[in-house]
Amino acid sequence: MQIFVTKDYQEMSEAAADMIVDLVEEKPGCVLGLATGSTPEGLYAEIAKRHEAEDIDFSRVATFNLDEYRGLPADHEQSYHYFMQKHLFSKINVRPENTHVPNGANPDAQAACDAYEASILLAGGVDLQLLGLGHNGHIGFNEPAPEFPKETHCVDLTESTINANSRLFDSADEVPRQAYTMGIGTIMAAKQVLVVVSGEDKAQIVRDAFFGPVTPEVPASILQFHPNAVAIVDEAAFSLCGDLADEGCGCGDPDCDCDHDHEHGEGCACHE
Ligand SMILES: N[C@@H]1[C@@H](O)[C@H](O)[C@@H](COP(=O)(O)O)O[C@@H]1O
Repeated sequence: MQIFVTKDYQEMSEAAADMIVDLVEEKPGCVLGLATGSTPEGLYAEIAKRHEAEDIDFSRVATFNLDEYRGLPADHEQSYHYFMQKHLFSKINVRPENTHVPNGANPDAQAACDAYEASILLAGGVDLQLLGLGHNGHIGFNEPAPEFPKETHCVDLTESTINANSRLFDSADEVPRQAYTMGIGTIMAAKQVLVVVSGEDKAQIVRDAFFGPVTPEVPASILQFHPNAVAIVDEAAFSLCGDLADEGCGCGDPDCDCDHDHEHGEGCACHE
Protein backbone atom coordinates (compact mmCIF):
# COMPACT_ATOMS: atom_id res chain seq x y z
CA MET A 1 0.00 0.00 0.00
CA GLN A 2 1.34 3.41 -0.94
CA ILE A 3 0.62 6.25 1.47
CA PHE A 4 0.93 9.89 0.45
CA VAL A 5 0.73 12.56 3.11
CA THR A 6 -0.63 15.97 2.16
CA LYS A 7 -0.46 19.23 4.06
CA ASP A 8 -4.19 19.54 4.52
CA TYR A 9 -7.68 18.58 3.36
CA GLN A 10 -7.56 20.76 0.25
CA GLU A 11 -4.30 19.24 -0.93
CA MET A 12 -5.68 15.75 -0.24
CA SER A 13 -8.79 16.56 -2.29
CA GLU A 14 -6.76 17.90 -5.22
CA ALA A 15 -4.40 14.91 -5.27
CA ALA A 16 -7.31 12.44 -5.20
CA ALA A 17 -9.21 14.35 -7.90
CA ASP A 18 -6.05 14.27 -10.06
CA MET A 19 -5.90 10.49 -9.82
CA ILE A 20 -9.55 10.09 -10.82
CA VAL A 21 -9.39 12.63 -13.66
CA ASP A 22 -6.18 11.02 -14.98
CA LEU A 23 -7.94 7.65 -15.12
CA VAL A 24 -10.97 9.11 -16.93
CA GLU A 25 -8.67 10.74 -19.47
CA GLU A 26 -6.70 7.53 -20.00
CA LYS A 27 -9.76 5.27 -20.08
CA PRO A 28 -12.90 7.25 -20.98
CA GLY A 29 -15.12 4.19 -20.47
CA CYS A 30 -13.75 3.39 -17.02
CA VAL A 31 -15.80 2.13 -14.07
CA LEU A 32 -15.46 4.25 -10.94
CA GLY A 33 -16.41 3.02 -7.49
CA LEU A 34 -17.55 6.02 -5.45
CA ALA A 35 -17.98 6.84 -1.78
CA THR A 36 -20.02 9.20 0.36
CA GLY A 37 -19.28 10.90 3.70
CA SER A 38 -17.76 14.31 4.33
CA THR A 39 -14.25 13.34 3.24
CA PRO A 40 -14.87 13.01 -0.52
CA GLU A 41 -16.91 16.24 -0.79
CA GLY A 42 -13.79 18.31 -1.52
CA LEU A 43 -12.51 15.97 -4.19
CA TYR A 44 -15.93 15.86 -5.87
CA ALA A 45 -15.86 19.68 -5.96
CA GLU A 46 -12.40 19.51 -7.56
CA ILE A 47 -13.60 17.02 -10.18
CA ALA A 48 -16.57 19.28 -10.98
CA LYS A 49 -14.17 22.21 -11.35
CA ARG A 50 -11.90 20.25 -13.67
CA HIS A 51 -14.90 19.10 -15.74
CA GLU A 52 -15.99 22.71 -16.15
CA ALA A 53 -12.55 24.20 -16.81
CA GLU A 54 -11.00 21.46 -18.92
CA ASP A 55 -14.07 19.82 -20.40
CA ILE A 56 -13.24 16.43 -18.87
CA ASP A 57 -15.73 14.03 -20.44
CA PHE A 58 -17.65 11.63 -18.17
CA SER A 59 -20.21 10.57 -20.78
CA ARG A 60 -18.80 7.05 -21.04
CA VAL A 61 -17.90 6.60 -17.38
CA ALA A 62 -19.94 4.18 -15.24
CA THR A 63 -20.13 4.65 -11.48
CA PHE A 64 -20.99 2.29 -8.64
CA ASN A 65 -21.42 3.63 -5.13
CA LEU A 66 -20.31 1.63 -2.15
CA ASP A 67 -23.45 1.71 -0.10
CA GLU A 68 -26.92 3.05 0.70
CA TYR A 69 -29.14 3.16 3.76
CA ARG A 70 -31.82 0.48 3.75
CA GLY A 71 -35.26 2.08 3.73
CA LEU A 72 -34.36 5.45 2.26
CA PRO A 73 -35.76 6.22 -1.19
CA ALA A 74 -33.43 7.87 -3.74
CA ASP A 75 -35.06 11.29 -3.27
CA HIS A 76 -34.61 11.31 0.54
CA GLU A 77 -32.23 14.13 1.43
CA GLN A 78 -30.04 11.87 3.59
CA SER A 79 -29.85 9.07 1.05
CA TYR A 80 -26.56 8.44 -0.66
CA HIS A 81 -28.36 8.70 -4.01
CA TYR A 82 -29.24 12.26 -3.09
CA PHE A 83 -25.70 12.99 -1.83
CA MET A 84 -24.15 11.82 -5.09
CA GLN A 85 -26.61 13.78 -7.18
CA LYS A 86 -25.92 16.93 -5.19
CA HIS A 87 -22.13 16.71 -4.93
CA LEU A 88 -21.14 15.13 -8.21
CA PHE A 89 -23.62 13.74 -10.72
CA SER A 90 -25.45 17.04 -11.28
CA LYS A 91 -22.11 18.77 -11.90
CA ILE A 92 -20.56 16.52 -14.54
CA ASN A 93 -21.85 14.98 -17.76
CA VAL A 94 -22.13 11.42 -16.46
CA ARG A 95 -25.23 9.70 -17.90
CA PRO A 96 -27.82 8.96 -15.22
CA GLU A 97 -28.28 5.42 -16.55
CA ASN A 98 -24.55 4.80 -15.97
CA THR A 99 -24.69 5.76 -12.28
CA HIS A 100 -25.46 3.01 -9.78
CA VAL A 101 -26.20 3.10 -6.07
CA PRO A 102 -27.64 0.13 -4.15
CA ASN A 103 -31.43 0.34 -4.09
CA GLY A 104 -32.22 1.21 -0.47
CA ALA A 105 -35.91 1.41 -1.32
CA ASN A 106 -36.05 -2.31 -2.11
CA PRO A 107 -37.08 -4.02 1.16
CA ASP A 108 -35.93 -7.39 -0.22
CA ALA A 109 -32.33 -7.19 0.97
CA GLN A 110 -31.14 -10.33 -0.76
CA ALA A 111 -32.62 -9.29 -4.12
CA ALA A 112 -31.28 -5.72 -3.86
CA CYS A 113 -27.76 -6.89 -2.96
CA ASP A 114 -27.60 -9.72 -5.50
CA ALA A 115 -28.77 -7.40 -8.28
CA TYR A 116 -26.13 -4.86 -7.32
CA GLU A 117 -23.30 -7.36 -7.23
CA ALA A 118 -24.40 -8.71 -10.64
CA SER A 119 -24.50 -5.22 -12.17
CA ILE A 120 -20.89 -4.58 -11.10
CA LEU A 121 -19.78 -7.82 -12.74
CA LEU A 122 -21.75 -7.01 -15.88
CA ALA A 123 -19.96 -3.66 -16.13
CA GLY A 124 -16.62 -5.52 -16.10
CA GLY A 125 -15.66 -4.74 -12.50
CA VAL A 126 -14.45 -1.54 -10.88
CA ASP A 127 -11.28 0.14 -12.20
CA LEU A 128 -10.79 2.49 -9.28
CA GLN A 129 -12.63 2.28 -5.98
CA LEU A 130 -12.68 5.42 -3.86
CA LEU A 131 -13.04 4.90 -0.11
CA GLY A 132 -13.39 6.98 3.01
CA LEU A 133 -12.50 5.56 6.42
CA GLY A 134 -14.91 5.26 9.34
CA HIS A 135 -13.66 5.94 12.87
CA ASN A 136 -13.94 2.24 13.69
CA GLY A 137 -12.14 1.24 10.49
CA HIS A 138 -15.25 0.60 8.43
CA ILE A 139 -15.11 0.92 4.66
CA GLY A 140 -18.38 1.29 2.85
CA PHE A 141 -20.59 0.06 5.66
CA ASN A 142 -18.46 -3.01 6.41
CA GLU A 143 -18.37 -2.77 10.17
CA PRO A 144 -15.89 -4.52 12.48
CA ALA A 145 -16.89 -8.21 12.55
CA PRO A 146 -15.45 -11.66 13.20
CA GLU A 147 -14.92 -12.21 9.46
CA PHE A 148 -14.63 -10.21 6.24
CA PRO A 149 -17.96 -10.14 4.38
CA LYS A 150 -17.46 -11.01 0.73
CA GLU A 151 -20.23 -9.64 -1.47
CA THR A 152 -22.80 -6.86 -1.40
CA HIS A 153 -24.97 -7.52 1.64
CA CYS A 154 -27.25 -5.97 4.24
CA VAL A 155 -25.59 -4.84 7.49
CA ASP A 156 -26.72 -3.73 10.92
CA LEU A 157 -24.96 -0.43 11.60
CA THR A 158 -23.00 -0.13 14.85
CA GLU A 159 -23.96 2.43 17.49
CA SER A 160 -20.74 4.36 16.77
CA THR A 161 -21.56 4.66 13.05
CA ILE A 162 -25.16 5.65 13.80
CA ASN A 163 -23.90 8.34 16.19
CA ALA A 164 -21.21 9.56 13.76
CA ASN A 165 -23.71 9.81 10.91
CA SER A 166 -26.47 11.35 13.04
CA ARG A 167 -24.87 14.76 12.46
CA LEU A 168 -26.47 14.68 9.02
CA PHE A 169 -29.95 13.79 10.33
CA ASP A 170 -32.26 15.73 12.66
CA SER A 171 -31.55 13.18 15.40
CA ALA A 172 -29.85 9.81 15.93
CA ASP A 173 -33.32 8.21 16.01
CA GLU A 174 -33.76 9.05 12.34
CA VAL A 175 -30.59 7.32 11.18
CA PRO A 176 -31.55 4.02 9.51
CA ARG A 177 -30.30 0.98 11.44
CA GLN A 178 -29.35 -0.99 8.34
CA ALA A 179 -27.62 -0.45 5.03
CA TYR A 180 -26.75 -2.27 1.84
CA THR A 181 -23.02 -2.23 1.16
CA MET A 182 -20.49 -3.71 -1.19
CA GLY A 183 -18.63 -6.45 0.65
CA ILE A 184 -14.92 -6.52 1.38
CA GLY A 185 -14.55 -9.03 -1.47
CA THR A 186 -16.31 -6.60 -3.84
CA ILE A 187 -13.98 -3.80 -2.76
CA MET A 188 -10.84 -5.94 -2.95
CA ALA A 189 -11.79 -6.99 -6.51
CA ALA A 190 -11.37 -3.39 -7.74
CA LYS A 191 -8.25 -3.01 -9.88
CA GLN A 192 -7.15 -0.01 -7.84
CA VAL A 193 -8.26 1.35 -4.48
CA LEU A 194 -7.92 4.98 -3.37
CA VAL A 195 -8.57 5.80 0.30
CA VAL A 196 -8.85 9.40 1.42
CA VAL A 197 -8.56 10.35 5.10
CA SER A 198 -8.50 13.73 6.78
CA GLY A 199 -8.43 15.11 10.30
CA GLU A 200 -6.91 14.41 13.69
CA ASP A 201 -9.98 12.46 14.78
CA LYS A 202 -8.96 9.76 12.26
CA ALA A 203 -5.30 9.60 13.41
CA GLN A 204 -5.68 6.50 15.60
CA ILE A 205 -7.65 4.54 13.02
CA VAL A 206 -5.15 5.45 10.28
CA ARG A 207 -2.41 3.95 12.43
CA ASP A 208 -4.45 0.83 13.24
CA ALA A 209 -5.76 0.28 9.71
CA PHE A 210 -2.65 0.97 7.67
CA PHE A 211 0.10 -0.20 10.02
CA GLY A 212 -1.63 -2.61 12.44
CA PRO A 213 -2.50 -6.27 12.04
CA VAL A 214 -4.86 -7.22 9.23
CA THR A 215 -8.09 -8.23 10.93
CA PRO A 216 -11.82 -8.07 10.19
CA GLU A 217 -12.15 -6.18 13.48
CA VAL A 218 -10.53 -3.28 11.54
CA PRO A 219 -12.08 -3.83 8.10
CA ALA A 220 -9.87 -1.29 6.29
CA SER A 221 -6.75 -3.18 7.39
CA ILE A 222 -7.40 -5.66 4.54
CA LEU A 223 -6.35 -2.90 2.13
CA GLN A 224 -2.74 -3.58 3.18
CA PHE A 225 -3.11 -6.75 1.08
CA HIS A 226 -4.53 -5.02 -2.00
CA PRO A 227 -1.97 -5.13 -4.84
CA ASN A 228 -2.73 -1.57 -5.95
CA ALA A 229 -3.95 0.49 -3.01
CA VAL A 230 -3.14 4.15 -2.50
CA ALA A 231 -4.02 6.19 0.59
CA ILE A 232 -3.95 9.98 0.50
CA VAL A 233 -3.94 11.15 4.09
CA ASP A 234 -3.54 14.67 5.42
CA GLU A 235 -0.95 15.50 8.07
CA ALA A 236 -3.50 15.64 10.86
CA ALA A 237 -4.77 12.13 10.08
CA PHE A 238 -1.18 10.88 9.78
CA SER A 239 -0.09 12.53 13.01
CA LEU A 240 0.17 9.28 15.03
CA CYS A 241 2.10 7.44 12.32
CA GLY A 242 5.32 9.44 12.08
CA ASP A 243 7.32 6.86 14.07
CA LEU A 244 6.06 4.04 11.83
CA ALA A 245 7.18 5.53 8.54
CA ASP A 246 10.36 3.86 7.35
CA GLU A 247 12.34 7.02 6.85
CA GLY A 248 12.14 10.44 5.26
CA CYS A 249 9.39 12.94 5.90
CA GLY A 250 6.96 10.57 7.53
CA CYS A 251 4.83 9.98 4.46
CA GLY A 252 5.05 6.21 4.83
CA ASP A 253 6.49 5.65 1.36
CA PRO A 254 9.58 3.44 1.80
CA ASP A 255 11.10 4.96 -1.36
CA CYS A 256 10.85 8.49 -0.04
CA ASP A 257 14.29 9.96 0.65
CA CYS A 258 13.37 13.58 1.25
CA ASP A 259 15.11 15.52 3.98
CA HIS A 260 12.36 16.97 6.21
CA ASP A 261 13.33 20.47 5.10
CA HIS A 262 10.18 21.27 3.21
CA GLU A 263 6.43 21.26 3.47
CA HIS A 264 4.77 17.99 2.48
CA GLY A 265 3.98 17.99 -1.20
CA GLU A 266 6.71 20.45 -2.16
CA GLY A 267 9.78 18.97 -3.76
CA CYS A 268 9.16 15.64 -2.10
CA ALA A 269 9.92 12.67 -4.33
CA CYS A 270 6.94 10.77 -2.99
CA HIS A 271 4.50 13.43 -4.15
CA GLU A 272 5.64 13.61 -7.73
N1 LIG B 1 -20.79 4.75 4.71
C1 LIG B 1 -19.97 5.89 4.87
C2 LIG B 1 -18.54 5.51 4.58
O1 LIG B 1 -18.43 5.12 3.23
C3 LIG B 1 -17.63 6.68 4.91
O2 LIG B 1 -16.32 6.41 4.51
C4 LIG B 1 -17.68 6.94 6.38
C5 LIG B 1 -16.76 8.05 6.85
O3 LIG B 1 -17.36 9.27 6.62
P1 LIG B 1 -16.65 10.66 6.77
O4 LIG B 1 -15.84 10.86 5.53
O5 LIG B 1 -17.80 11.65 6.84
O6 LIG B 1 -15.84 10.63 8.00
O7 LIG B 1 -19.01 7.29 6.72
C6 LIG B 1 -20.11 6.52 6.26
O8 LIG B 1 -20.41 5.63 7.25
